[in-house]
Amino acid sequence: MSETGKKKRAVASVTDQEALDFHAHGRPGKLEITPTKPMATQRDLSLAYSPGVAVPVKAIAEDPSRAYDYTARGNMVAVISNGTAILGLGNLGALASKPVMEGKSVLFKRFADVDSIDLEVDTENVDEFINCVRYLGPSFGGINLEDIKAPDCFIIEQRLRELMDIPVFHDDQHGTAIIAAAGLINALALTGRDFKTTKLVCNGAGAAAIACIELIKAMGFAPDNVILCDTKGVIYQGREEGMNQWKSAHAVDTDRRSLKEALDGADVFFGLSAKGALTAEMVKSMAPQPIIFAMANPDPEITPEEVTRIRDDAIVATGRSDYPNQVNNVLGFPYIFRGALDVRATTINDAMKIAAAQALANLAKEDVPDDVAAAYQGNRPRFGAQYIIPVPFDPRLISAIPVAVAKAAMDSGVARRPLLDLDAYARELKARRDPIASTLQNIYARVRRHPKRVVFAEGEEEQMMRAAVSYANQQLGTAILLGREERMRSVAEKAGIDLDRPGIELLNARISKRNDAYTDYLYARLQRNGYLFRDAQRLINNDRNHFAACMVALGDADGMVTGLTRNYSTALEDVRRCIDAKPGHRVIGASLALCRGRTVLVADTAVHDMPSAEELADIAEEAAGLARRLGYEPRVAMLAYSTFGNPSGERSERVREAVKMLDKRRVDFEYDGEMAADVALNPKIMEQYPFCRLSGPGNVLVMPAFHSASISTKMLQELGGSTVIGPLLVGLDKSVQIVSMGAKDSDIVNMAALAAYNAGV
Ligand SMILES: NC(=O)C1=CN([C@@H]2O[C@H](COP(=O)(O)OP(=O)(O)OC[C@H]3O[C@@H](n4cnc5c(N)ncnc54)[C@H](OP(=O)(O)O)[C@@H]3O)[C@@H](O)[C@H]2O)C=CC1
Ligand SMILES: CC(=O)C(=O)O
Ligand SMILES: [Mg+2]
Repeated sequence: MSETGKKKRAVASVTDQEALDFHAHGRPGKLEITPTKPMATQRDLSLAYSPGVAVPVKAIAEDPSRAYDYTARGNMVAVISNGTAILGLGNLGALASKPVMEGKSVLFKRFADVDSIDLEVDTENVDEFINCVRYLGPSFGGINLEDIKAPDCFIIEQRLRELMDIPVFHDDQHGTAIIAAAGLINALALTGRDFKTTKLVCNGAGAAAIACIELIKAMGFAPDNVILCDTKGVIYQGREEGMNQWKSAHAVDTDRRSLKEALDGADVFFGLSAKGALTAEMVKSMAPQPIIFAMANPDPEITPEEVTRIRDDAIVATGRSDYPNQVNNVLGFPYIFRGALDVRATTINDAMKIAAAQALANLAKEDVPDDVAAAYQGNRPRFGAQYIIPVPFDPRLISAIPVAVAKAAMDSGVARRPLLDLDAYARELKARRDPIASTLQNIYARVRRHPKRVVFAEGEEEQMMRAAVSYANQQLGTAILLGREERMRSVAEKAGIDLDRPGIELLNARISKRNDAYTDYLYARLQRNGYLFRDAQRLINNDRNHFAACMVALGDADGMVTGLTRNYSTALEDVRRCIDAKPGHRVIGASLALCRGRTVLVADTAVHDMPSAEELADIAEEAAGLARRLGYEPRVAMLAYSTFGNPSGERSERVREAVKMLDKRRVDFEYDGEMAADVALNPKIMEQYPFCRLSGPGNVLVMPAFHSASISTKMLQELGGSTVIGPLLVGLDKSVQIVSMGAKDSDIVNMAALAAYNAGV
């Protein structure tokens, strides 16, 4: 098992400042509520509110199950905490738990399309807490309890399960247990152990720990082979100090008293306690090929690097996303609730938990297909010590886990709405997958595999520095900040940014040794366009866009990002003085609009003001090429205000002409037009044109002119709630991206990653 010797972080961690900025940026926090129905007219109001709303009210009063048809209840889960055991940070109170609870709600949505709201209940009194939650049942399809300390959590969950007819699931208990069990199934298989004879020591005897050992005992572990420890040491029969009934149920007849003694010769360590609880000496004393799940968050009981320093035969997992083998309940709760909600389960029972664990364990043994490899930083992991469990971004989870959970719910008789066709259900689940993250995830993953040197031309700007640090931190390559070092350091110091870290280079254009080479290069390009040698010299010495673009042109950097302080067209002119279009290509701008449930590429959003028919055909070709590079099979809709000749007009004529040119060029992608945007995007409307050659809604929208491209993408962003990335510069011979003025650091990092991606990965 020597591959464990190579154990390293998959992705570098974030800084404290980045974490705070992330949460504070824009609308503070991580959640907002979006209506699903229009509320624009008097009629809408009459339907949504009084008098129309009375009709579903009466229907639900007559038949409560209609609430699933007429309200958001069926897809809504509450994440509820009192903050008494926030991660491994301890009791920091209800309010302080809110970032975690908002985070869990977002994960519900992001991973399984479950709507969720966080509720922080400000009491440590068990009865008050139960009383508060029990009456909330009508609002939700399920209750996810979170970060409530043991033993209170056991009483709370048990009572609420009795009182409520919807699933009540304490995630720290069962979510953790399911994921740990899945990892354990695979780690045991890899080390040739079986459930019945394996000896396991669990440090921590709280919510997560008790649930974990209950589940693995239900799966076949012998009670005598499981030793539980807490802050007072081994939980042995007859111990009195610090005990409760849940610990007593797992007390063993042993003369071992400390964690150190318990671990001597043990096969498996489960850590659900606190940072640093497992020492080198303890790891050394474990059996050959030990299995170590150090699951405390945010810092594990021991780090994988520390284990590797001691022995190279261990299988190690942690609760963190920045190491291989993340055993974290995020792999479970979104999908378990998805399955439970879809069959309107009354509860989440053991059969459903075991089915989820088994499905998760099986997934890790399957081959990783191409479209899934991106979730693994572009690697294609093979079942083994470094890959015992899928990662949270694995797109197969959304169809694998809920199906297993729903089936177990039906088989065990707790489903109120059985699903008859599980294959159809699996297809439906796949369609819930949010394409947004996978697009970017794919780009980031590929760049990580082939890190690139990207020059951040406006290096003295705080956002550029933050973006550069994030670029380096995410192991995308080297970020070169261009500017006066003294100035950069002073800005960085004021902003609390640490520039002295691996992956960051500071470069002062004025004193660079490459100025002469860049000046010669630029002069050779511009001398017949009215520029004197000293003009070229001035541009290189004084203008960072020209300097940075020449760095890229002459191979001193792979890509460049600029635009924060200069408008797009000026920055583009600067760059074009130094870099040409790729031979046979046309430079265009394309924006990626990430909307609810779909991603579209809009072009040309940057370069051609009033494109001719030929230019429109070129734009279609460039945009289709970009779509393919981003992993989409292009369906290019050539947009206009008219559809297939109606109404006619000069602008639409050009678009029709462009389509004819594409016909002549025999391009290898789907295209058609001219058509209006609703025809391109709405399959029902497209059906009215049965001759249309697009096999589905357009995903590349070629606009008739710059103004319509620019206006529509900005409206999508401002009114449609879309995330718009770009315009991305396409067709340049070297990789340059221009951000919009005043862009946020996160936008700049995305563009830097895209510059790196386009540089060839
Ligand atoms: N990876 C994952 O998905 C998850 C990880 N966790 C992590 O597990 C840990 C416990 O969480 P949870 O069960 O919710 O919390 P609880 O408060 O319910 O339980 C904490 C338990 O840990 C014990 N403990 C604390 N410090 C030590 C120590 N140094 N040595 C031995 N035992 C110790 C406590 O002992 P005592 O009873 O004596 O006080 C208690 O039994 C946290 O770090 C949390 O982040 C939790 C859920 C999910
Ligand atoms: C992951 C989690 O829920 C915890 O650490 O509490
Ligand atoms: Mg938790």
